[in-house]
Amino acid sequence: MSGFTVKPEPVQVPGLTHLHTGKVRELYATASGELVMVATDRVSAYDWVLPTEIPDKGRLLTALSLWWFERLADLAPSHVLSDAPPPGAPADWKGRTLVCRRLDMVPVECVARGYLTGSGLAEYREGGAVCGVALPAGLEDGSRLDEPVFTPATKAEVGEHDENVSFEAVSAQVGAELAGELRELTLALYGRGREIAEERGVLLADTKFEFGRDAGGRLVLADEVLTPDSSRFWPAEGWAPGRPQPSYDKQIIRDWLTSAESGWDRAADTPPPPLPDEVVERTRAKYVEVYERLTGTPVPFG
Ligand SMILES: C[C@H](c1ccccc1)n1cc(-c2ncnc(N)c2C#N)cn1
Repeated sequence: MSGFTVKPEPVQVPGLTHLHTGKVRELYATASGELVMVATDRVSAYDWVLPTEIPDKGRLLTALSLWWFERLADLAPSHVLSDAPPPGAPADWKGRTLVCRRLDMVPVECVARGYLTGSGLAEYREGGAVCGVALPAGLEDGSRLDEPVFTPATKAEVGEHDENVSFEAVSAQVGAELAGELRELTLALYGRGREIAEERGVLLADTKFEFGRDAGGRLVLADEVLTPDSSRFWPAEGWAPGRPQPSYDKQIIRDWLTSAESGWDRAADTPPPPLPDEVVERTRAKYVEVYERLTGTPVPFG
């Protein structure tokens, strides 16, 4: 089992219909058919949504996503209409709410990898390839790939992992033309993100984009973009292939959860314990650090 220790009860807002509770986000619809994406302060680790929230995580990741949408706009239009919470929304939705165009979502997790780790590394170790793309021999955990690779996945059911699939499988699912567009756009967006992040001493190991099509059939960038929840960001100064790289935002939590101090046994499939205040504070500081290092600006709230 994994997922939620206690499934959260979504906030009900007059005029909004609650559609979906994700691990760390809530999705609503307005009466006029727009979508309202609300980022919470929930955090997940080892496939569990933890019982302790990280203050300001939702606002930090929403602000970062907006910052990236602006810098990707010449490559792909975004679904974002406004960052103003709808009338009647709770005051604490400010800064962590995006009102978005409702799109016809493409059922493919569009992942780009510039470095080998996670499920890509596991697949490579089994067969020397990821999503059917052969890679050179001798790569290790954290190896930089000569060229970024499009490694799509199918969306998993709640509590399951996305399944890596080949480009040919995506072509069979959505058609060869759209599959080609998804690959080209995913790699272009990744390349822009990697370039900007590296200028700031941050390695973008991999990231996941989601796309939808608007009424005109145009591909539109949806969901969140280039946040620590949709991407792996590594501090460049700590990069050393051959071992797991320190995750910018989750390492503190992972290290505590797997330490004797937590008393938690990941293999026992029991919910993780609450986080100590010190782990919460250090993790919040990491989210602030990622935001400020990438954007070059102080966090836009007190
Ligand atoms: C998985 C993700 C989700 C986000 C937030 C909270 C829970 C789930 N989601 C996004 C859509 C979606 N559907 C139609 N148009 C859109 N513009 C979007 C977006 N983004 C459906 N699901």
